Amino acid sequence: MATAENEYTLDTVRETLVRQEDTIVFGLIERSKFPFNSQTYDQNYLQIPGFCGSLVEFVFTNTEIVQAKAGRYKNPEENPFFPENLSLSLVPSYPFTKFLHPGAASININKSLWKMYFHDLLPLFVASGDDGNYAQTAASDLSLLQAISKRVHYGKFVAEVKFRESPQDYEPLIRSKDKEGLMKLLTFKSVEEMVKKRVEKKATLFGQDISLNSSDDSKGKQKFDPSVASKLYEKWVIPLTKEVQVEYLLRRLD
Ligand SMILES: O=C(O)C(=O)C[C@]1(C(=O)O)C=C[C@@H](O)C=C1
Repeated sequence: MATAENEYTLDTVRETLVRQEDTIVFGLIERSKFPFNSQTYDQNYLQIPGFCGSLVEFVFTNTEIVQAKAGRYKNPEENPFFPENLSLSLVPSYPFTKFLHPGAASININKSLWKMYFHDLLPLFVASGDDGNYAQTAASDLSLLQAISKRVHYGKFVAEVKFRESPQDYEPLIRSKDKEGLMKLLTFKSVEEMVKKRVEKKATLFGQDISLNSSDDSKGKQKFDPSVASKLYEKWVIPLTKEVQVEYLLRRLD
């Protein structure tokens, strides 16, 4: 159901971020089922007439084309990785609440997320090797990257809530383009610590092999190293969500 304008509060946007953690943790577990599968990312692997790029780029661009036609990017929470290829939605439009300032539409940091994901994150948690499942590998990269992107760009909603709660604190910093001051004002270190701990706990629990004999659960093998989830949040998800908040606030009075 749509969120009404007055339903966005710091508590409700934080609840949304908490729910998104589940999707990201499951996405990590799903991707870790496959080895690295380097052909998926090799620019020379595909020979498709009219397409130049890797298999993962092929899967992303074509999936986004279909999803754009089906209306995905009409929702202000969604940001495409290849906006340059997209055509308009072909489905009846839905009246999404116009909660964000129009400047929000110009913020899309998916190119940085793309680099971070393939260069830094994947090598941290995926086993080396090749099992031939390149399309499935690309599909799991897509759903995980979409989940990370949605989380990071949700910073726009978090920033709007914070701005509306105390415009008197934000306005002078925005007018003087004080990025450092904005960063300081929107930061809650204790919340960040909680987020990292919770994500690691979720990764531990969701990644456990479940046995019907409950005393065996804690001895179960882990599907995935839970510290990768908290590292992902500490090094990238939280800092980039904050970067999106600063970028959004800088445009807030335009
Ligand atoms: O909860 C907030 O206030 C947020 O801005 C989100 C978030 C995060 O990314 O988890 C980012 C900055 C804050 O320091 C705390 C947490």
